[in-house]
Amino acid sequence: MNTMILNGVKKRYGKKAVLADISVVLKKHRFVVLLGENGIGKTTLLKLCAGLIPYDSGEVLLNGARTRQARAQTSVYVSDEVNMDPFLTLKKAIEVHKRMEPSFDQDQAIEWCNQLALPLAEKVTTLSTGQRHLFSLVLAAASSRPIIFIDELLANLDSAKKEAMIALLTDVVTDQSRLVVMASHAYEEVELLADGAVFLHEDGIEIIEDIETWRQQHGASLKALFSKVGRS
Ligand SMILES: Nc1ncnc2c1ncn2[C@@H]1O[C@H](COP(=O)(O)OP(=O)(O)OP(=O)(O)O)[C@@H](O)[C@H]1O
Repeated sequence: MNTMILNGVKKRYGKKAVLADISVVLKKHRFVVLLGENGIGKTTLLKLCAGLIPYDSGEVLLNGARTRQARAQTSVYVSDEVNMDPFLTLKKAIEVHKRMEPSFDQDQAIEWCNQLALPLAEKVTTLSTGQRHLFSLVLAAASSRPIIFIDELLANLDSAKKEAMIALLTDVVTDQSRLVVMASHAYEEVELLADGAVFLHEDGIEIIEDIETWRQQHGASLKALFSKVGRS
């Protein structure tokens, strides 16, 4: 299984402390949903884990990788930010990924695009926002990196795109070699996929190791849990 360990991580933007002494150990999960109210620091947490931004103190380990560069090579971060040349066709963008990462699964990426009706011959710039989010997820899923951080991609998708994205995520989660950590406010959509949950709130962090057991014990959904713990 993949591991994500944070020990006493602190992060400030200027004078503003965003993450204060965050510690988390994820060792047995495949899909962890990261919850918390707007502005609490979910994006910051995902980006610093993925090595995209620095943190001030503490330590972050992804499968034992400690340095920013090593963590960036162990993980992929997907968000609504465009991180590809918008004037490439989807097919070309896939080829570029294959060149940059030889173990990238080009055939699988093309198959997913076909399944999701993403137009391989069109330029990235012609995609709708929802299609672009789906394509970003396809590129992340076809990467061989074991840990995928997803930052709220389900927002603003119509129900067909949402279903397509959940289907793709289900494919990724079924592959037991992956750990997906996804920040989302769409609890209902990801509830069935998630085997763990992490709540960020003003007083720190709370981990639900096993959502299924929690549900049985409390007879409540993730949404109920969030309203209780996360003050949504
Ligand atoms: N580059 C930055 N410079 C200064 N402040 C920042 C920067 N990025 C984020 N912040 C601040 O840090 C806090 C946490 O932001 P972050 O985007 O991590 O929260 P979030 O939980 O992902 O929010 P949301 O649910 O709205 O996406 C916010 O107050 C935000 O304004």
